[in-house]
Amino acid sequence: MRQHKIALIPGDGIGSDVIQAGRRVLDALADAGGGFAFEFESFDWGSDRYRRVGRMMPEDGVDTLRSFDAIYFGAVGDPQIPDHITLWELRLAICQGLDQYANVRPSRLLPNIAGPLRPELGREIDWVIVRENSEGEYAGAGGRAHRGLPIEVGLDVSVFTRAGVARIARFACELAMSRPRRKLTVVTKSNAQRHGMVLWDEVCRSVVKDFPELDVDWMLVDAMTMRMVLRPGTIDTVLATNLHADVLSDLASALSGSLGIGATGNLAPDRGVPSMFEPIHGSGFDLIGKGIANPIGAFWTAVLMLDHLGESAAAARLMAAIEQVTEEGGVLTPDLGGTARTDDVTAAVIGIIKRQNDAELSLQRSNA
Ligand SMILES: NC(=O)c1ccc[n+]([C@@H]2O[C@H](COP(=O)([O-])OP(=O)(O)OC[C@H]3O[C@@H](n4cnc5c(N)ncnc54)[C@H](O)[C@@H]3O)[C@@H](O)[C@H]2O)c1
Ligand SMILES: O=C(O)C[C@@H](O)C(=O)O
Ligand SMILES: [K+]
Ligand SMILES: [Mn+2]
Repeated sequence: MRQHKIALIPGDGIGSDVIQAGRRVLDALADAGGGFAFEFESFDWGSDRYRRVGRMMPEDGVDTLRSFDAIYFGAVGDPQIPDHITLWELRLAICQGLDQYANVRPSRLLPNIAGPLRPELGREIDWVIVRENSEGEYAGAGGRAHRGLPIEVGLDVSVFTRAGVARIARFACELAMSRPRRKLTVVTKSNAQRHGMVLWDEVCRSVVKDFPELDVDWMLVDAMTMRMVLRPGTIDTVLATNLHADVLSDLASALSGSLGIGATGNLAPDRGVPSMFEPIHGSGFDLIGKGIANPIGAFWTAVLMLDHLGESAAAARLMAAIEQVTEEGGVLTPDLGGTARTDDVTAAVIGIIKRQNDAELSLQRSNA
């Protein structure tokens, strides 16, 4: 029996609703006899802990995570605590602390989901956005001075390094080459940002030379939003900076029907440390306590995690169950136009996994 040791960090708001739902789905997959089991350990890190003890996670939190095979994360963010504190002390502390430099965000219109684009355009969405996840606009360099005075100043300095750009560019090229269309769009803003973004361009240009079979094009980020809306079928794999990809991936998720669908892996490609998997959405202030958060983003995230753990059969089985639920259309949360609750969608996915397992078992019995 293969054992996977998973750290659960539900975090804040709807993060804990969807991670609880995801855990139930993962347990159902393990019970369905795929030859693996999960050992979950749950951490109460987040804003309630911050209120109690003044820290989002313990000082040695990142080290505690090192012994796990993967981290399954919900969201951070609390209406009463400044967003930059919650984000920097939890999500960014983990991603940067473990150097999970490659953030991967797939998007596609799931069966029978309308999305806001005309149907023939919506159907063309099949993208994976690669977000640089360790530096750029999120380097944290900067400061404040002369607080409260008329001469007050606030600085956020983007940091692009040759090593940081080269490794994410190589990662994106390899990922694009593994997909049928072998197509990469590099997103930039080097017309306005004339130092770091120009280095980004130069390093990306030199890395893509090592992939002669890759079809590469370049877009300024503003025009990229236009292309995603008007010509979605011309896009496959996208490489963008930390901030640009953050923005583009919310757009991608919305164009696929809802922010509640988008999934992410924060990958440490060198495999010495765990990667962290989370839905792309936040803690959903407007949905806290309502029980109607869409869990599909967290389920799709679980698919990415299963693939990463080498459980590709279970990953495919879960993706098929998600697609069957959207295809049938009767059990969808309000963001997708339905009236179902988080628990209903979870029960529907688990029901499909169980029925599929029962059917396989009875087939095995009748063959024996
Ligand atoms: N990685 C993260 O943990 C992460 C990501 C984004 C935002 N945040 C934080 O979350 C807080 C709220 O930020 P925000 O409002 O900009 O983003 P958000 O993703 O929480 O919500 C934006 C909108 O999308 C909807 N939405 C999000 N997830 C949904 C789901 N699963 N089902 C249905 N609808 C869903 C919300 O109801 C809301 O209307 C902030 O503190 C922010 O910093 C954290
Ligand atoms: O930008 C962030 O890191 C927070 C959030 O918007 C996310 O996409 O994870
Ligand atoms: K999240
Ligand atoms: Mn985001």
